[in-house]
Amino acid sequence: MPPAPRALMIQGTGSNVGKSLLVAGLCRALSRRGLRVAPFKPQNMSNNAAVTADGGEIGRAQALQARAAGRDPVTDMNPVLLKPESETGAQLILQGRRQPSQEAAFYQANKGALLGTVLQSFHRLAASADIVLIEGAGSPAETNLRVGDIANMGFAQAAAVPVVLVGDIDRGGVIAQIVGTQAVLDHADRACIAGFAINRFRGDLRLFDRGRDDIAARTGWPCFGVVPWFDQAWRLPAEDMMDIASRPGGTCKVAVPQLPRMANFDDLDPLAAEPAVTLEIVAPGRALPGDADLILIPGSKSTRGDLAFLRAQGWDIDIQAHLRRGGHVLGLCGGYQMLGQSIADPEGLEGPAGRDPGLGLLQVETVMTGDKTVIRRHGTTRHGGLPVCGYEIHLGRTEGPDCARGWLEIDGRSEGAASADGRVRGSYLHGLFAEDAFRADFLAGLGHTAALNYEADVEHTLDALAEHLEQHLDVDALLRCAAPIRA
Ligand SMILES: NC(=O)CC[C@H](N)C(=O)O
Repeated sequence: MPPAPRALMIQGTGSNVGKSLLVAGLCRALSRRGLRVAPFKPQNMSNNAAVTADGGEIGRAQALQARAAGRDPVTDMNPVLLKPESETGAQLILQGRRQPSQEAAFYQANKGALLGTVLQSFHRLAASADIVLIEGAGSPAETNLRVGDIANMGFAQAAAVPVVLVGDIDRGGVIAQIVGTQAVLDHADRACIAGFAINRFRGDLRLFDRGRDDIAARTGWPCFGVVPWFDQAWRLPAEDMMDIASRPGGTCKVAVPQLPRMANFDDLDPLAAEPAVTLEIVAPGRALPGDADLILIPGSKSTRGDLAFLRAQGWDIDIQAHLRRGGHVLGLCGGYQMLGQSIADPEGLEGPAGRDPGLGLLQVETVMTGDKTVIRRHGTTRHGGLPVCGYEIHLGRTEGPDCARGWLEIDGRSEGAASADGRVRGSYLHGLFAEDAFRADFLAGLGHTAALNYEADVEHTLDALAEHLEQHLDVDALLRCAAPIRA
């Protein structure tokens, strides 16, 4: 009989300490050691989702981790996904499928009921793995969220999984992060923790030896390693809004207005990694740059809300000026919807019911409908027949005269829309820039040359990350500490 699958959970002392990246790196490191690895995150909050082969949604970080583990993403890897729509409400995705939107307070009171579903996914996933690497969410130190928790210690206890606590030294206070987390956990939660690790160290590692030993002495936990800052992290698809950053590069300037409910911004990753491209994420309060080649309006979880925000920044005026100067505009998904004449949401699916005028740059109209399209797509460009791959994830349906100038062909039908002069384009297809030939052709249309092999670059970065972790984490000790999963 094969040995029982094992599991280990990585929790952080706060959000954005680099848990996702560590899990991705460990997925690759352990699969390079010949293990069948499955990533798992009980509960995720993100608007950056990936589409699975069966048309479900999971957090993008789990999709990257699955890739690092050499397997196709499945919805069981992230059974609960919360997609924020407003400051207080979110769309709930359960085992990949959309549920009615939830107010945060309602979710907090009822999340415990989802534990059974979470454990069901976990056990199903474990059946095809030697080891399941689990990522927590936020921090177990948020004691106000502990009752009914399914994301951190609530899960670790229910599934009897040992936890490694990760602190982020780059943000400062890492000794207090770890010692303080121990101080606020109750006895049973504390007992789940097998040791700690420090992430994002910059400089001479030896300088932290005493800090590391002090944490170990105060907590009684062993240290699994101090991981230096991984310079190439930006080359991997990011999940968190906090990780979207401008990227210096060549003379092709792509400007992206930073919308509060931006969704599926992995469209930007291959552009950012392209040497010719300078990606400028324009923060609220600043004008869109006058020297941009392309203004790219990304997807949005809340198209009408983000469009109102875009107007409040005066970015609609900047876009007009950019077009008068001969610039190009591309809208993807929510951004495409904004470019049209109007966006109607009669049932109030994304916010208050109603209809708003769009930017009026494409002759198309959008209506939000209840049945959500979530699907992977393969197609070609209408001119040149270049392959494009990607996914759609939206409620809206968009139609109008400019769809006659659709610039992609998917499943025998035309996709997208363009203005008569071709300088304003929109499409529902996310992820299309990952295809090298398409990206090269698109950039050539802007007068620039592409040079990157994107997929190979991601693979290379994952390998480099795995080597980095093998060097700085005690991976053997982590494997010894992973516990057999109880049936
Ligand atoms: N991914 C997106 O940009 C979604 C667009 C829009 N919110 C819709 O659901 O139709």
